[in-house]
Amino acid sequence: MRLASCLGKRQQHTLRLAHSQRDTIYASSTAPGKAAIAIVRISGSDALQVWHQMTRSPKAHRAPPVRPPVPRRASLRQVVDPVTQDPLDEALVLYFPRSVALTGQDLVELHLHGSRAVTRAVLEALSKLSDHFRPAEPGEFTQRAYESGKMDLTAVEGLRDLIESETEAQRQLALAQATGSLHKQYELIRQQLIEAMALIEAIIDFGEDENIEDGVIDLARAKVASLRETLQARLTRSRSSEIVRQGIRVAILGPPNAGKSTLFNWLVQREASIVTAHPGTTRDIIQTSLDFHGYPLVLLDTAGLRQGQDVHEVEQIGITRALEAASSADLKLCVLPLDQPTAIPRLVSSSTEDALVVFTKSDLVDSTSAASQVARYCALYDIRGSHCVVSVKTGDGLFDLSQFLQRCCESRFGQHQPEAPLVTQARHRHHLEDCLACLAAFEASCNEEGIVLAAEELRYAAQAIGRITGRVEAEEVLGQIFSSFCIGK
Ligand SMILES: Nc1nc2c(ncn2[C@@H]2O[C@H](COP(=O)(O)OP(=O)(O)OP(=O)(O)O)[C@@H](O)[C@H]2O)c(=O)[nH]1
Ligand SMILES: [Mg+2]
Repeated sequence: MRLASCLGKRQQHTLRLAHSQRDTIYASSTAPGKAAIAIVRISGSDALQVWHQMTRSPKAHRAPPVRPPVPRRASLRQVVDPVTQDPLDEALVLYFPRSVALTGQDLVELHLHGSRAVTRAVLEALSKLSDHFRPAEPGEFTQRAYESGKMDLTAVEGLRDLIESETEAQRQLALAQATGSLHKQYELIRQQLIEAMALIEAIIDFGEDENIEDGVIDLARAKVASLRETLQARLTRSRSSEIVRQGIRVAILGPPNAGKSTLFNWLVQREASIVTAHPGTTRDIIQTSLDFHGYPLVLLDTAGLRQGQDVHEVEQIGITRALEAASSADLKLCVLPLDQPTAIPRLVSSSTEDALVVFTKSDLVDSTSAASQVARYCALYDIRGSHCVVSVKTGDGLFDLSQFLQRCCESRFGQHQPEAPLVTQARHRHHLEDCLACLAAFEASCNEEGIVLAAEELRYAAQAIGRITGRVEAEEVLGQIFSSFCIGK
């Protein structure tokens, strides 16, 4: 019988890991193309072979020293082909022993001249070293860091987001996570759960003896109740971090011909959406991403909204899509023209904090009629929140609109909340919700009869938290996370 079929799933996984960990992996860690420097990384137990067999003193007339490299100190070396000894480049070489390397294995970095030909030649030369050398899979360096316990799953996700961050708000959020802000918080929660578990286990083990004081069960329940309330509140508040990570969806809505596409084009600073004098020009959703003062906005231009017998099929589909965009938007810009009184479905109520009303075409009316038109609209649509009056044609009011939008992003999605976010992606929310469900089940069954069941619920709750950081078996999520990395990271 083959060995693999004798082993359980978990043992097979460990065996696979052990095999792949034996390989020494290499990859270019910098983007392909011309640059001043290209970095090739080598990680694994044979990484030092690169120093001995592929580098030598740049003073070629001297015999190559057999001394090992000084850890964490850059040395200028000639990089050569290990078989032919032909020079390939001159590079700075860095060596990190496994005690300090992020991968938990010996790591060598070659800082080469950033040309495609040099990188290609060096990667080819590396493949000649031994059978244990092989190109790295995407995210494999980071996977080794995780497997050696140097990073937890939330830090891995933070690092991936940091590499992908495009705006200032995304960078700040990802950096905090990559450097352990989430990990610390979840460890604290796990500790609190373990404390409650210890109390319950003590009651189960020694409950019938005299040693356990009265009120221990109440103490455990109080601890769990307070933890559940805190987690529930933080789960609700953490929504803004998830939105920043994915992009803040801003839908531009309003009646036909109001100037929605004109405003959309001004915000994205290009003719992304078609503008004509004919009502009903925009039929579908036009979507563009932009970095708005550090906030990642996903801006949506939509079809004009109207009701009536004469709305034909194509227009109706556009309206349905616009309403869907409105319901999934994090922020709505409701555009109403000042030059003509327009009746639209009552979806624009700026009494909610996620809607901003923009009165457009102010250049077409004098200031008195603009004021009375604004007052009319406010009464008609119960607009009690903030509004702006603009003309995209003359530029009037656009600075105020931009400032207002920026303040709105800052107050709703800025990272100035007193606490660090607990949830930055759907995976965290999913496990946190599981944890809360287990805590609720604990509270329901935590009495003298149900205490064993209650203890089990607490264990599940701790496991749910452990799945977020990767402290318990989380194999099913590992592949998904690491495969979204680039090669060389
Ligand atoms: N005078 C003036 N005209 C404007 C202003 N904004 C838009 N317009 C004009 O209004 C007309 C309609 O503009 P659009 O941006 O296409 O309006 P829309 O709301 O996208 O219209 P639909 O796509 O049909 O729903 C165009 O002729 C624009 O040039 C403005 O501030 N002042
Ligand atoms: Mg339009």
